[in-house]
Amino acid sequence: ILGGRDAPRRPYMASLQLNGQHLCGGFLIADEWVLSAAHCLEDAGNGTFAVLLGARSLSLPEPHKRLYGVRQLVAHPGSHRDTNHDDLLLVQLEEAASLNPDVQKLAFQRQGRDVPEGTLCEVAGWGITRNTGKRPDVLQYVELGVIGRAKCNQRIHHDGEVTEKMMCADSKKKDSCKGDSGGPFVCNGVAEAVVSTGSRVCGNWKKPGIYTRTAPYAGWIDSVLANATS
Ligand SMILES: NCc1cccc(Nc2n[nH]c3ncnc(Nc4cccc(O)c4)c23)c1
Repeated sequence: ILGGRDAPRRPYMASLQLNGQHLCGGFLIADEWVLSAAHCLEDAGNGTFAVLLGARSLSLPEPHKRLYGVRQLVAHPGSHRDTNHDDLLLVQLEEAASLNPDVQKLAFQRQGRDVPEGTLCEVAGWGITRNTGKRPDVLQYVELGVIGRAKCNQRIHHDGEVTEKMMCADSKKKDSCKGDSGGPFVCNGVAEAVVSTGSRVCGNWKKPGIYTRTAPYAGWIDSVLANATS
């Protein structure tokens, strides 16, 4: 997160870790499921994934911090390494998370209407806080205004790349960045979208952040959760 600050408790936040290191954000949508971004699998090789819940600091001991093993990873079938389409990943935990004040589910938007332009939303994560690649220990958050799709698709911005299954937010100074992918884009207490890598650029007003909307994928999410065994 560029231009943010230490976050207050965000009990739905997950750190998707690879070989013990923070890789991507995510958020708890069911007792044993975290929603994240498919691009997070790109440089995984045959490393070991785990999900950290109940954390604000990645390093310090905290009352309800707990690392969960991963039972399965389900990338959306339409996701590809070289496009932003369908950039969603469902992560099944080895066991149901035990809920407490620091570990809670977050509802995601299921209705299709776009979030109105100008709405102030929030994104949190342990992604880099400077273009030099500085990584934070404490969860960061920032408030960002929604940019309408028509404006975001102008040539100077994302030139027609933003589909109706995506949305955009301001990126002038404050922005999501490397390591924030998969985290929730929260408007009025509901996850409206998931951080997508987009053009990888961070903090440049010409390249608004691109976020994968959850509503178009509610059916896919429900079907994966319904068909999985515990
Ligand atoms: N704001 C959009 C957004 C959301 C989520 C991730 C991303 N960026 C990235 N996702 N993956 C990446 N791998 C390498 N570099 C990356 N961005 C980067 C790194 C250093 C300086 C800088 O200005 C940008 C990214 C960008």
